[in-house]
Amino acid sequence: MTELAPIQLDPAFPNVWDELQYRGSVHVSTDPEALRFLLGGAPITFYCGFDPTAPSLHLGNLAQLIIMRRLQLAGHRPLALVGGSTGLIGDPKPTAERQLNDRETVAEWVTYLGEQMLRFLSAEGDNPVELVNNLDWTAPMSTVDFLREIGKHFRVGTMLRKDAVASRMESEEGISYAEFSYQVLQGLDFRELFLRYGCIMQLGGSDQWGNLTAGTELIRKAEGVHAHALGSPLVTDADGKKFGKSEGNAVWLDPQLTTPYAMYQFWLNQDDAIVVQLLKTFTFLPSSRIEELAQATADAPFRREAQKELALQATSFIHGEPATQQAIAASHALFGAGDLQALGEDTLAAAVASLDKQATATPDAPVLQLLQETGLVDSLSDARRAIAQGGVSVNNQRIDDPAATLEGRLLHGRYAVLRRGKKTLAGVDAGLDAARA
Ligand SMILES: N[C@@H](Cc1ccc(O)cc1)C(=O)O
Repeated sequence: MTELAPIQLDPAFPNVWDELQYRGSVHVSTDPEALRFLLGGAPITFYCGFDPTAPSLHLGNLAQLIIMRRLQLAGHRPLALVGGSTGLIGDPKPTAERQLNDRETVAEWVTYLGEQMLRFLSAEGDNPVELVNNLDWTAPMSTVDFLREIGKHFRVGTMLRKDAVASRMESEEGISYAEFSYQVLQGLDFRELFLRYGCIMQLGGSDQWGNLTAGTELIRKAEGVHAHALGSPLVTDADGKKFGKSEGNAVWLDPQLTTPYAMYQFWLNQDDAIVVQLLKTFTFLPSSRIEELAQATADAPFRREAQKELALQATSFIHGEPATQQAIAASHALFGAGDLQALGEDTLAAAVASLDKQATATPDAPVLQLLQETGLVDSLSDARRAIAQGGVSVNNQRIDDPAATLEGRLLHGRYAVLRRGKKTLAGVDAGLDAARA
């Protein structure tokens, strides 16, 4: 088993800017030379913001959080902003107007996101993370002040040319005045954080470029200062789709929404074509180790060394080592020689639920029938044959009696993993019916 990489910068890069370049974390920036100089020098204060559009952050946000952490490791001070006000307005998407969420929900999500961000950044030392909420300075501001102090610096022509606004202007639906004004709010945040904390850099996904430069422009006009923006590339999967999002479903950082087991499996199943880039983006492994794993992927892709290392490092960073070790144990128990009985209930439940073939049952259901219900066999006679050949097990115990039931075989009183042959698995949950009865 490989060791967990310490959360530190790669000594091969004395300037964190060069490490960010190596990792492919910079897609666009205000001024690469100035930023290299700035980030290689005395500590600066920078910020990155997230809107409370869901109860949890997701993997796309994690890419930003990791860049924040790297900059923090280089001595710079992160401000983690949660958009208590911007979350009430909605950053325009290129496709359609957002549905407004009610204020109570947004306020609740602000709390969750704040707590979550703090888990990934350090609160220690000379440059501890500080959590800020833009509702604190937006709520007390009057409309007249907003238009006079801030709005006066914005040109409508420039605002209309921002990507998301431009595509919405072309759409039939158009764009509301509220969403159109979003960039002004984000610009106002940057200026406020400049005034309060001397913050001179904002980080965001490359889709945030318009909003980031709204801030640098405002600071230049209102304060006569050159502030900076860094846009990181949007992480995409092997098909070029937004990473960790399938059918509108994200991979969430909250273990209640995406279990550590599912998270571990997600990393483990990544394509050879993108695994090296993912190691760069999502781990603290040094470049020397990443190059080794790139070589291993080229030489012996079937061993999936890079994927295993990625899954271990990334899941541990997100959920900690004990939860990750449980997820690994569950993977071994399902797909290797590991022991199902040793798994904790939550891990086992997540592992069972992850299997493609599923059934719910009563705690005394016949195995024969479950084989058919889960689709492990086509017919009952098929099921009988499989048992007679010694090819069926429940929770890794071979079944010899065709009349066997789940009784006495369930784990944690409700779970069973049915196996046919070596590799075909189905999950059975006998807890739901039992609860109903
Ligand atoms: N607009 C950002 C969130 C954000 C909000 C306010 C800010 O000041 C900065 C960033 C997003 O949608 O991801």
